[in-house]
Amino acid sequence: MALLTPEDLENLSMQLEENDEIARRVTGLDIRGICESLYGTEPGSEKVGIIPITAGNGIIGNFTSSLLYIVEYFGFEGFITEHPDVTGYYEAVSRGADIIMMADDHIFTAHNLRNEKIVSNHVATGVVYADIASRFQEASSKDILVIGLGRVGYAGACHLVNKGFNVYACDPNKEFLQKAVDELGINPYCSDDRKKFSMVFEATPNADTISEGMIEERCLVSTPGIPCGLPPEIGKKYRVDLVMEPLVIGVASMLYSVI
Ligand SMILES: NCCC[C@@H](N)C(=O)NCCCC[C@H](N)C(=O)O
Repeated sequence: MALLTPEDLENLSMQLEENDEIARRVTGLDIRGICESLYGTEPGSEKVGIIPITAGNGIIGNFTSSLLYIVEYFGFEGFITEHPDVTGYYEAVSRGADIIMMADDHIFTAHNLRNEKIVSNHVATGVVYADIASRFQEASSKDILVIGLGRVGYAGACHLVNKGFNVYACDPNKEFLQKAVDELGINPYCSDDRKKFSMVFEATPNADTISEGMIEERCLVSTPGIPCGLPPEIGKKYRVDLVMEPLVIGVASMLYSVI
């Protein structure tokens, strides 16, 4: 999994506004509306404790401050603990946090201490980005393409199968693909298939995973992937709408899924 860099998190408010506007235009809902519809929840007065974690590669500049911005944008009360790690955990609970958010290099989690709900960023991000792709109002059918079946892609594909979409998926890892075929009943897709899609959910850590043969004239690509899987020239040529940003939408999904 590629780790975020402080540069990824620059001008987060502009990235949020841009993606909110695109989401509203192509799905009819903004990010808040999509999360409310997805989980049937609305923020109450939950207090979110954000704990810096020094494990592994350590603290990522402006990661916790970005989380605080996102928590407050979506109407929660939040604070960043003064201390990291175990001391920070003790501080967050002592300060009355209802929800704890923290991340090491492998898992980024939100845990609601009151209702005991817990979620990983992988699952919450996969579900919300897949859901966004599936809400494309100009979609030509219920066919949807999922590129990447790792922890994020698999969660998104599972959500789309449960929503009743015709899910086609690909992954260079044949074991990942076979697992999704066996467990989710998805249709394996390879790029030399002639089939084109108007909805694409891309969940890989690679660039240029989307090729011309995959997409219809009007198409929505939804991806949390860094770098972006959609080549800019293809995006322009096919008038593709792209919902993509590094952190906000996945964190919003985490919060709405544990309240
Ligand atoms: N969609 C978001 C995915 C984030 C994930 N790829 C990552 O960089 N995780 C590492 C976060 C490390 C945070 C650090 N321990 C801190 O607390 O500052």
